[in-house]
Amino acid sequence: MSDGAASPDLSAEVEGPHEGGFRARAAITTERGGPRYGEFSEQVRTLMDNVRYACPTPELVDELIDTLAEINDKLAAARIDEWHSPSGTRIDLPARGNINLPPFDVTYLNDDGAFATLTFRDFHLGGNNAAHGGQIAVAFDELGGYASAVAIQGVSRTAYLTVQYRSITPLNTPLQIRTWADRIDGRKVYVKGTLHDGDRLCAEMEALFIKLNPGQR
Ligand SMILES: CCCCCCCC/C=C\CCCCCCCC(=O)SCCNC(=O)CCNC(=O)[C@H](O)C(C)(C)COP(=O)(O)OP(=O)(O)OC[C@H]1O[C@@H](n2cnc3c(N)ncnc32)[C@H](O)[C@@H]1OP(=O)(O)O
Repeated sequence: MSDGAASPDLSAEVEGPHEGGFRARAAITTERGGPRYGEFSEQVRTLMDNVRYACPTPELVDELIDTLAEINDKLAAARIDEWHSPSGTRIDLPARGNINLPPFDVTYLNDDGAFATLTFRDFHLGGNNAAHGGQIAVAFDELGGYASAVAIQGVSRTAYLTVQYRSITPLNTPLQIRTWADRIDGRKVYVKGTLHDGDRLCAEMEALFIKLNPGQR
């Protein structure tokens, strides 16, 4: 490991019983990456927002390439495996610290399913100031996975996921996303979801998640 990488948390709890290539229990952390990791993630999101909307001069592009190459060298030296990175495990941060997801904050996660406040950013632009449909599916897959996880108390993978786009989903607006397990049939978890902008329904989701067998990748 390079100087730039923090020591991984290799506690038994985090390492957990893991079966095959997929861990039966996701690591839950609040300290990896340190107290400013959330601020760092937000800078990355802002970078992507600005890249989406900027029209830099060729000179500025030259300058930015050098700056970004320097940043990438530092981050590459701090890379670690997916199980021990802060991204995806920092449950105290929006979207578990995963900048690949639209940032969301979970309000509840229980037998009723999951409810979160979620905001699509400039970099989630589809067109005409509205969110990209694929990004809406990403949000439903993530929160649908939460509803499935609590329903079966285990890990599942998405077999299918369909989205009905009912009205325009705005960017930079706190939205309400809800998912719940509608029915369980053996390993099959049928999950439904809704995305609202206040009273207005933006999209609906129906998905099938399959509980993984022990050792299944
Ligand atoms: C306060 C905050 C706290 C935070 C805490 C967080 C905790 C939350 C924890 C974690 C959250 C994680 C959230 C992330 C979620 C993201 C999930 C993804 O994106 S997964 C990637 C995309 N999906 C794939 O890559 C799958 C690829 N496909 C497969 O691997 C297989 O096809 C799989 C596993 C889906 C099924 O394969 P088989 O071999 O295990 O099972 P077979 O026998 O084929 O199917 C089982 C039953 O399901 C039906 N089935 C399977 N696929 C179907 C389909 N597409 N349509 C309809 N039925 C299907 C079959 O007909 C069968 O039914 P019959 O038992 O016979 O009745």
